Amino acid sequence: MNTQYYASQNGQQQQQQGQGWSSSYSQQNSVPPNNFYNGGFAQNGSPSNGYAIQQPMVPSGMGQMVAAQQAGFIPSPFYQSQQQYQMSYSDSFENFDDNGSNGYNNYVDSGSGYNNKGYSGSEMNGWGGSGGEYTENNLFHRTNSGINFDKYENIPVEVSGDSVPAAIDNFTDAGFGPAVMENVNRSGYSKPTPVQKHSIPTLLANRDLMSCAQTGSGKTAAFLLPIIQHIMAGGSEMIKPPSFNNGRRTYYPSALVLSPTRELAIQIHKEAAKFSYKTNLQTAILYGGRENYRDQVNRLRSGAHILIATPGRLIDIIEQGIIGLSGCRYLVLDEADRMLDMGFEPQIRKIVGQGMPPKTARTTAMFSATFPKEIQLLAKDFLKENYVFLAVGRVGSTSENIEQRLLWVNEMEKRQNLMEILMNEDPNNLVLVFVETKRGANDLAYFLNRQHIRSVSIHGDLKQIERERNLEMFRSGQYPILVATAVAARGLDIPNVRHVVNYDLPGDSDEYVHRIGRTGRCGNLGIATSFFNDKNRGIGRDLKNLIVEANQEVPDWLHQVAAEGRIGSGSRGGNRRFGATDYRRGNGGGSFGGNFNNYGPSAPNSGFGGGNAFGGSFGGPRRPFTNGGFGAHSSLSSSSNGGFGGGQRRGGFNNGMNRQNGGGFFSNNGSQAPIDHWQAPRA
Ligand SMILES: Nc1ncnc2c1ncn2[C@@H]1O[C@H](COP(=O)(O)OP(=O)(O)OP(=O)(O)O)[C@@H](O)[C@H]1O
Repeated sequence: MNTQYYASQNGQQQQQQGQGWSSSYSQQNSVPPNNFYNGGFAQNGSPSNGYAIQQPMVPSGMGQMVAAQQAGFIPSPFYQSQQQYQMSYSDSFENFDDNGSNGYNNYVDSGSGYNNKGYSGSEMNGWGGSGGEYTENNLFHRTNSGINFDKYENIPVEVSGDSVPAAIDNFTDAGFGPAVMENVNRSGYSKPTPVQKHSIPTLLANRDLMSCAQTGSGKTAAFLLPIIQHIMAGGSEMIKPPSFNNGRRTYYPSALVLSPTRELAIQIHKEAAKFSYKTNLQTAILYGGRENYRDQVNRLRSGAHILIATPGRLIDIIEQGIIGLSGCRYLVLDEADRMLDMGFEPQIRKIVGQGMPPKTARTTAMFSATFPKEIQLLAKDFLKENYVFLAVGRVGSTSENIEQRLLWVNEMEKRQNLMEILMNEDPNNLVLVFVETKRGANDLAYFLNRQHIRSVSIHGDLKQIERERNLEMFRSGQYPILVATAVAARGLDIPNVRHVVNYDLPGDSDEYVHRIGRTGRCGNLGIATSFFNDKNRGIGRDLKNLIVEANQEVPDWLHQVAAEGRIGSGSRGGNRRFGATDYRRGNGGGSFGGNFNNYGPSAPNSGFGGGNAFGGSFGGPRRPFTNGGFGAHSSLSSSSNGGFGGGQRRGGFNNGMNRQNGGGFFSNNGSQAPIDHWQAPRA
């Protein structure tokens, strides 16, 4: 048994009672330092019990209840009454980004002790220009790629659009200036990943782009490098100088990158600083959280050629006249499907409508690993008509570097199963555990610490400083377990995460793809274990398809669950997965045949014609997603091999597949749902 996760104050072996575990834990005496936290919770537990670290993780108002429950080993509220369960609240759709509506509009710190003290994020010493605040060491300190990096070459690539710029094979072919090229080298990137090979020349040619590639395959550099190159090469032409209005200075970034979460914004900002290191280019960041408001605004004063922001805070700053978007030549939506779903779409429209050059006068790029068809359709509003669509692998597929394990685990057995997983985990690995609710995250982290497993949590109810510190303590390995809500599902790149546990599965298979994508990044291998039970039947079929597609073993019970015919993962219906390609290809799957570039000898070339099977029966311009989608899926899925091509299984999928559309969308009756029905309802 590995014991490094365990920590105790007294050095004695302990045996847990009342939970059915009898493991003995060796002691590491590494109780977390209390001074990471800002106190105020001492009444909730005895400081001498060694768990003081837990208390600040409990949101105010819940501390006493949770502490009492934990201290007495009362089961968590999660397992108690329905009423209590409902008191917990999902992190899925809120608190990703504090915005004006949360009361932070005009917040100026008044003694919280956080701001103006130089604290500015876990890894960073500030948000200022790219050169000033970072050192070469903390920007370029790790080698990223794993043993499967070269296998990216074998992933088939679909590119569509008019006169698509030719892909590059090497970074040296991109025409980067010496400073950018040097930063590529400093980063240890010896060759571009497929998404970079195509996206970089496309954006360098100022073409709009919708770019879809698996998690961890290098999308960030794919948009940052060409933007930095453009701004550097364009010089003052590219930069609108600040203006004075009513005594206030307004700054005009040349490029805007929008991120759905604060931590992802921080990460992208650091990447931007990395690639613009030792240049005059200034990067800036704006994201929610009251403690960092003034600091962020102050740092804008040194200029902001590239601004990375979360939408709510950006709107707030725009409304105050501190930022103007009329100089913005580049707009990037990272995690674009999330940015355009119902939670963020109004904010994105507002931002784009606030003086930003029209789409014909800017370059717009969208990146994600998943891109449901309904969101692709929405995305059109922001893209020039002749945008380039790029898909590396099937859109929405999981990385084959991730070993996906599914366990049937009833609610009451989840903790025990998690303990078993953690006990068998290599102590040098980081483990990311996803739960559904903020309270669930608190409870589980608290529980694990009581079991002497060093854990921290991250969710939308923590103060921003706690979020960042907890994330950093996880990243550094000091606390090797992070219990997270969906706030950590997308984009985060933490090198040593070797295991993701879906303690609570999400209701949406795209969310699953992003969550497990926190491991198995950049050619490294990872494991994703998901606890499945009756509550998750809705996602069963989608999960089965993802696992089959990744050539992995499907448990017998999952075959059964999938066959039961409960369709669709919570939000958008299961069938959307099979429309996951460029929706503009609406005239029969056959058109796919000639449009894939095969980067490797082992890529399944023959598969790409698979859509032909559907060409006849689904053709027609008014059903834009249907045919291409099936074609792409059947071709890329190594296991389906024609199984979708009109045989019995296909028939099963087609009939009544789409709940929202009354079965019309993919159904054989040919009816077409109105576009506004494709808006995904929130789970
Ligand atoms: N060409 C390259 N060579 C080596 N490492 C690379 C290269 N490109 C990117 N990386 C590294 O790969 C890791 C994953 O990259 P990145 O975070 O951009 O992935 P992503 O595709 O945006 O993932 P996600 O979908 O989860 O957001 C990072 O650590 C990055 O530094």
